Amino acid sequence: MNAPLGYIGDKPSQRLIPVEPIVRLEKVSKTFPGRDGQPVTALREIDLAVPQGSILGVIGRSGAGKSTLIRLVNGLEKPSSGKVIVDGADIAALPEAALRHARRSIGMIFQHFNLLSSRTAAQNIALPLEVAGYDKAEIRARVEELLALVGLSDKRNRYPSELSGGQKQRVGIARALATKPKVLLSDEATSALDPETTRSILDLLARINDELGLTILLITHEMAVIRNIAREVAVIEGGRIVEQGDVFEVFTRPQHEVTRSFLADESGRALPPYVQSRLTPEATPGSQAVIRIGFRGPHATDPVLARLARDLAIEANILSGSVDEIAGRPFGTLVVGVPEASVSTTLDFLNKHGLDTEVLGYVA
Ligand SMILES: Nc1ncnc2c1ncn2[C@@H]1O[C@H](COP(=O)(O)OP(=O)(O)OP(=O)(O)O)[C@@H](O)[C@H]1O
Repeated sequence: MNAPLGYIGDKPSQRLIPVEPIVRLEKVSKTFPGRDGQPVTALREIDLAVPQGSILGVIGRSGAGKSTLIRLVNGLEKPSSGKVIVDGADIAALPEAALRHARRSIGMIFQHFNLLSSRTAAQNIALPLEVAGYDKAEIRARVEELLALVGLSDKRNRYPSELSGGQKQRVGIARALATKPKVLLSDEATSALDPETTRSILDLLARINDELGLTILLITHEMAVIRNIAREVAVIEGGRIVEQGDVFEVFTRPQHEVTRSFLADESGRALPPYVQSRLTPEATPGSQAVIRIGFRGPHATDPVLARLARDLAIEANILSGSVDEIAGRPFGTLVVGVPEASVSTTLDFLNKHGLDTEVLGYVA
């Protein structure tokens, strides 16, 4: 078999030339007719490219336009203007029969799993294969393969009501993969699951991405989902993408207020209530400046406060802090108080050591 154009081998590292993104939105807007005659614009001029083999997360608050975006990608909605290209095809321009065919290369998983309660796990997974007209022997073999992939071979004859939430989502994932799609769309797929089960489902998705090279586009309102699995993130607010890029970059140096608000609850970034309630924007005589310090990559574990005390005799009070991992890279946050008179010396020192700083305010 010939290799696809642009490749000399199977691995991404062997690519000769950049490959077309598998999903591309070009200046996509979507307006719905509102109930009271006032049109509702759900998406405005969205440009988004999902590279083949990547995991791209779209995060946004309720009503930001996430579901509309995903419904445009699988052709359930048509854009009011702009283009949605999936695997080279302009989805909105496809006639019904061609759209049905194109949908086989798009798998989808849902928050509430959407399994048929009258069918067993195996029968749910078999459904898209039956619809696509596979013969019985092919279906049996493929279903077994998929059950093994998601770790549910021993649950093949169980009905959804006999499965846990995590197991139901595994069935949902197996069903979505049945017709060997090129893209998997995930619509809040872990929002109904507890943190531990969420983690195991995200691990499964990461493994599928790695082993099968499947591209994943996921929408979520949960930071934890993005930071655990995505490599690229787009932040959506009011139907616009307000920030977009590498997950580590966006989350360690957020530019937009919405991105900051998603990060505000993260451990180490939140101020203790007793500091928050006393924080003022202006310094007063004898007050302490509250500084947030961000440690990225190799600086994440630097003993910088010890050096501050040793080299400049400035003593900083630690107010909160953590060292965590974002997209597999260490990132530390420390909130400290330093005497107001030492602020500029402290900031110079910290910045010289490659650390990010932000003065949050002052406490008397
Ligand atoms: N079919 C529709 N008719 C009218 N308005 C709609 C329709 N679908 C979505 N909207 C509106 O478009 C905006 C974006 O909705 P959307 O469901 O895409 O947001 P979301 O980010 O997925 O929110 P949530 O997380 O709450 O599901 C909202 O103001 C919503 O009311």
